[in-house]
Amino acid sequence: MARQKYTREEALAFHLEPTPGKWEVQATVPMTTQRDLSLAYSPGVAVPCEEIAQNPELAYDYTNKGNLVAVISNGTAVLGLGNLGALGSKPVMEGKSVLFKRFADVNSIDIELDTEDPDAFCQAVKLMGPTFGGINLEDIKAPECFMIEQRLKEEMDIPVFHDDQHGTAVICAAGLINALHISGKKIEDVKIVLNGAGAAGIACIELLKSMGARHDNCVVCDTKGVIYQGRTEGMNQWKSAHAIQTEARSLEEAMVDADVFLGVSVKGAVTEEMVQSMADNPVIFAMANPDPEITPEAAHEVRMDAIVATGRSDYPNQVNNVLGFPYLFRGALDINARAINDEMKIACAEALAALAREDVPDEVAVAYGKTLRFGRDYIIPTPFDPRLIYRIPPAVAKAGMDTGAARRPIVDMEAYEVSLKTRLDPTASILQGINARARAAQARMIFAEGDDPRVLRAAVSYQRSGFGKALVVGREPDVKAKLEAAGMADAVREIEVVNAANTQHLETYKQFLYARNQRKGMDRQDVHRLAARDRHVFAALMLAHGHGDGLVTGATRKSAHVMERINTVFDAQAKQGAAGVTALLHKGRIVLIGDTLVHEWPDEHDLADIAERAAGVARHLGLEPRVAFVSFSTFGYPVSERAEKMHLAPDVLDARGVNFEYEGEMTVDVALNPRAQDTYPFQRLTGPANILIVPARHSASISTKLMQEMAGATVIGPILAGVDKSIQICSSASTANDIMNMAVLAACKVG
Ligand SMILES: NC(=O)C1=CN([C@@H]2O[C@H](COP(=O)(O)OP(=O)(O)OC[C@H]3O[C@@H](n4cnc5c(N)ncnc54)[C@H](OP(=O)(O)O)[C@@H]3O)[C@@H](O)[C@H]2O)C=CC1
Ligand SMILES: CC(=O)C(=O)O
Ligand SMILES: [Mg+2]
Repeated sequence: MARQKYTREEALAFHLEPTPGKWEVQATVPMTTQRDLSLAYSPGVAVPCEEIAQNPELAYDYTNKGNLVAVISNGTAVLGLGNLGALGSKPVMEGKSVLFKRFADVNSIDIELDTEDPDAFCQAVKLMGPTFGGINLEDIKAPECFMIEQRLKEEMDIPVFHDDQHGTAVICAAGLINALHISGKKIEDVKIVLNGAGAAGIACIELLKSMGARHDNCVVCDTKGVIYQGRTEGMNQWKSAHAIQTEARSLEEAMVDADVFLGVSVKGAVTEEMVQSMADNPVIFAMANPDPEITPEAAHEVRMDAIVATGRSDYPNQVNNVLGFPYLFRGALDINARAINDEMKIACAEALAALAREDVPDEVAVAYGKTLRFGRDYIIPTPFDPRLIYRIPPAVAKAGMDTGAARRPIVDMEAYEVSLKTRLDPTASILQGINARARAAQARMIFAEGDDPRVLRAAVSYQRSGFGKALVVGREPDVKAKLEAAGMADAVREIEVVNAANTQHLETYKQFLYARNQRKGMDRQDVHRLAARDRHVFAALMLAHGHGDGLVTGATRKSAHVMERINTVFDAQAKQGAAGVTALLHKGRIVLIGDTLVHEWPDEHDLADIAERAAGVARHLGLEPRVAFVSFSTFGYPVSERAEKMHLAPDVLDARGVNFEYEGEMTVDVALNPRAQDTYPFQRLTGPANILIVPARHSASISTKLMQEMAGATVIGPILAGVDKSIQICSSASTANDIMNMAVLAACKVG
């Protein structure tokens, strides 16, 4: 699997844009009128305050406590980077917060406490207890983390969970159950070597021992080497509990004949020689972040029979607590749990292990751009597996209910699973799928406007993100200067700069262009000028001749101008069946609108064409198309000449016998709102429409831009559909990121 490359600049830009950091707060109630204010704030707010003061359990009903988790750190063990201090840990904690939201719809706030004193730390966290439904402790070094967690668990009545200990242990256990299954070994028999006796290490070995690993078979090492009975240097009570009688003193000696290596220490702690000395079918979990104890390549270099996992997302087998904490807390919050106990953790590990052994659904394969099957390279579910949200929390919740941790047990488990499915934002998985497909396609992408810094940044990101080769149309000195100005001087050597002066195909391009346009008023002079000097035409000619697989342009000129130029090379006009489709993503919904680019005033036949194009785009995005022809009237009322063509378009599709749902004409609320649809029981859509075909270009533009400006919807497109080559036209307001998204769409030939 390709390593994802990114530069320090890109990592910083990701955190800087569009606003500093990674999350913000949004209101869930209307806050518009005087009445809203009176209810949300004084005086209305007094009512729930009084109710809660009388019965604290009601905080789960009248406040956000029940779905709010604090991610709290003092920054003393930030990933494997060491003590970076409270503030230095904030990006990781903000990251954990957004992972909570993204994967399990848990609201989360990061809190960085500026103290290394366990007493002060505990005092601060304890005082915050009423605010939260749970506390996720993060990146606090051992041994203080053990004392802190123990004390807070005793003193607080909500789950307190140190993720680096138990999150890691749970995932490690899940992965190990499956890795041993594959290597045909039993946990009772295996020799386990653990490197790193801190937060993660101690918790991992304790959980494995509770699952059957034998004390005498487990060798634990730290910076001083093996923890043996009688050792005094660098010890504490948590390490002592795992000291064994052994002659081995170094990690190197311990590794001889080991069946399992678990690394939660630092980058590069394991050598190829150590791996070489392990037993048959060795299991190597090199979990240090951001860089593992040994890379999978290096381990496989010496041992092809090794089953290797790391904590990173860019290798197979990601053993990382991201697979645990979102779902453990989801399950715990949904029973208003008092704690996350061992039974809940083991239930989580077993559910994860079982899930990895099941058939992987197509949607996961789409998201990863490849088929996954239980085996050496797939021992643990992938973080983007959409089944996690409805398979893991029920197992955790049930274990919590069985062991008395639940304040409010779930009565209907089936209904609970259904409700979990609706928690994930479907638009996220659609975007994820497009990215994975683009990565698999490895398309050579032509970026026509190499004189624009946004386009250059997009081209560099496209290539560095591993999507394929970026071909930039421009003049080399100019591209170089602009990349240097953007702080990306070294990218000049990576991307390919193409222009009329450095191609050997100019003559072929000109002949092609002349043949197409000689009867449309172009002479050889015009053709030369266009082919050699117009970047849109030159780029389109490259694409037409297979000198690139997709084309992105339009960021520097109006789309009408760009379309005109593209049409000198391709048949991308209304009469040839081309159409523009824009995707609107908002509040977990995706709706396509057409035609946003090509037809200005379509008739009913054109509208039917647009619907067919849009249905094709929807299927490319993984959506089952449901088309609504929208207007200001619904099924003939009010009667209007203006709505006539919208009324007739479904008849045209009837005659064509297309294989998707469509209906009309109707207003937008009837199209999108199932309750409004109920008023028309004869209508044929089986659910809310996900494609709106609008009467004309002006209504398309007005509706998409209104959604963008007023609602803050994410707009993708217009996607140019119905042209036999993959061309995407950006808008002139595009950011580098928008342009890169259009390149990704072009790469997976959406349209
Ligand atoms: N994949 C995942 O999900 C997770 C990975 N981790 C990773 O595990 C590592 C440790 O994290 P955490 O437990 O929170 O940190 P701690 O600071 O609590 O513990 C670190 C431990 O590693 C030991 N150690 C450090 N360097 C070496 C070395 N060269 N050889 C042997 N032992 C060494 C330390 O030894 P000593 O006691 O002698 O100082 C200590 O026992 C980090 O890299 C972190 O990113 C952590 C959590 C989750
Ligand atoms: C993954 C994680 O929590 C860590 O590396 O610290
Ligand atoms: Mg951590």
